[in-house]
Amino acid sequence: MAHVLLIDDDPDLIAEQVRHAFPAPGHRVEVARTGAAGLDRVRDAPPDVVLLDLRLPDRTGLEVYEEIRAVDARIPVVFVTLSKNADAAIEAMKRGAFDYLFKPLNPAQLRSVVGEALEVARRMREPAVLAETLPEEDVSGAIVGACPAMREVYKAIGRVAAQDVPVLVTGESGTGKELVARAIYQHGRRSRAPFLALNCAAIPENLLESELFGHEKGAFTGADRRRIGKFEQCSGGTLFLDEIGDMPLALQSKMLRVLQEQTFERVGGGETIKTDVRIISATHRDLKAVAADGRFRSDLYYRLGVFTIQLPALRERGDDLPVLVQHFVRRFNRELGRDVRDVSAEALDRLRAYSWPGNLRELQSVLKQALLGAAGSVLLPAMLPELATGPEPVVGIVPPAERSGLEDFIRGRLAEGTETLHDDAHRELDRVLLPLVMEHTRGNQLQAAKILGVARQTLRRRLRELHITPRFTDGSEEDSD
Ligand SMILES: Nc1ncnc2c1ncn2[C@@H]1O[C@H](COP(=O)(O)OP(=O)(O)OP(=O)(O)O)[C@@H](O)[C@H]1O
Repeated sequence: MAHVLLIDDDPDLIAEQVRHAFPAPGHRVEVARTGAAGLDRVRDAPPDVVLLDLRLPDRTGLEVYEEIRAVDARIPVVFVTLSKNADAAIEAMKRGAFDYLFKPLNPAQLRSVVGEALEVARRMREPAVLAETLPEEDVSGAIVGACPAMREVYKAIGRVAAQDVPVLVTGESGTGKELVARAIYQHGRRSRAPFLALNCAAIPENLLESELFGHEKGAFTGADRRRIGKFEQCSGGTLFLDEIGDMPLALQSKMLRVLQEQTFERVGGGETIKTDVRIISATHRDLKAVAADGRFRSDLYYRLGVFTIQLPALRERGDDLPVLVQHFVRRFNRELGRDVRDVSAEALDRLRAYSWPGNLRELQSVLKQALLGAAGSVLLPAMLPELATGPEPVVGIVPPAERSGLEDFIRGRLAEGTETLHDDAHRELDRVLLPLVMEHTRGNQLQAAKILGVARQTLRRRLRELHITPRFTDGSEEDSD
């Protein structure tokens, strides 16, 4: 259960908004009215995220923030303040605060900023243990597998984690690069400091520079106040740069300088800022080849890849497949309320025969789909979705947790240039929303339509248009209500 602590002397309205955005039973929202009471709570039971008012009756929000950091620097702190106090909020970000929100709170911003902070907290805390055999107690987020190539990966993590050098993690999409980055962080010297992540492919070029390095007020149209970037915010910690191979050339020289000198300037600013960040980067591309093509600076490639960990594709992991299947089945049993205890030999053969272009992420998706349609305690081949086709064989329920955010999607489309963004964004939203609601109603369309507040025909049409064809317990593709 995610734990949010709100420290605010006048918390009633905000607490209600936070509880509404992050409801029980998945979340617990606790309130403290003074800095001292808040700090007591932090010491007793460190929350996943703190929402902190800048003005408190007994001391300033910044003082409380510094004390929270002294207790545990990993707790993401989001300041809540009146917009006239923006300068203090920016100062807090310079010292490593996660973000700030202005009162009165905008519900969408609240959900997005605190949601992101909870995700950051999860990344830091969820153990990415190295499990060579399947753990008795299932640990979600654990690295599973003991094939020779994975053993090499574990050795490499062990060797490099404590050395505080940059690490480049490569491997096809869905092979577990982020999981490995978290394992390096958790076993590294900076494990008590923050771990922030940024996907370079999901953010348009002009925004990426300011996400990384920040900007000064007036640096470009729309820059109405100073912004602190990840390099400044994360000083002392570890920054995970996913899809580094997609970083625009123009930004790469600035990156190189941070790696060489640990200094940079905010966009539109003259002040040279010193930082101390460990960089773990990842890419599904062959960065050496991209560098040879001139699309990635070779000097940056050599700096980032001082130590490289290459993750094997799932099809190269031999006997890890059954172990991974068992691991995910166990996890999805719990998540979906199923009780599948065995996977039949024929079903396993079918899984073995497939080439898994989407790797572990695709395996998860296939098993989730199979479990949604499973009746009884054995997983049979008939419960598996079609696996024979090309690179995108899985039609149906895509696990929502594995999807990139709607915001990333919109930013990506804006960067590409589009004239159909409204339709595209609604379609993307439905791709997340409809499977979730259908999962909630166990495939009952009538009930799902009622929850959504749309006619059943509309829901059917939308499911058809989006090729969402969940299978249900009787093996059919539609419910019969
Ligand atoms: N060895 C493993 N054992 C158990 N789960 C794993 C393993 N490797 C990956 N996973 C799970 O598979 C999913 C995909 O992993 P992850 O996001 O780390 O892949 P990635 O290589 O970073 O993907 P992408 O390139 O698409 O960003 C995650 O849910 C992760 O927890």
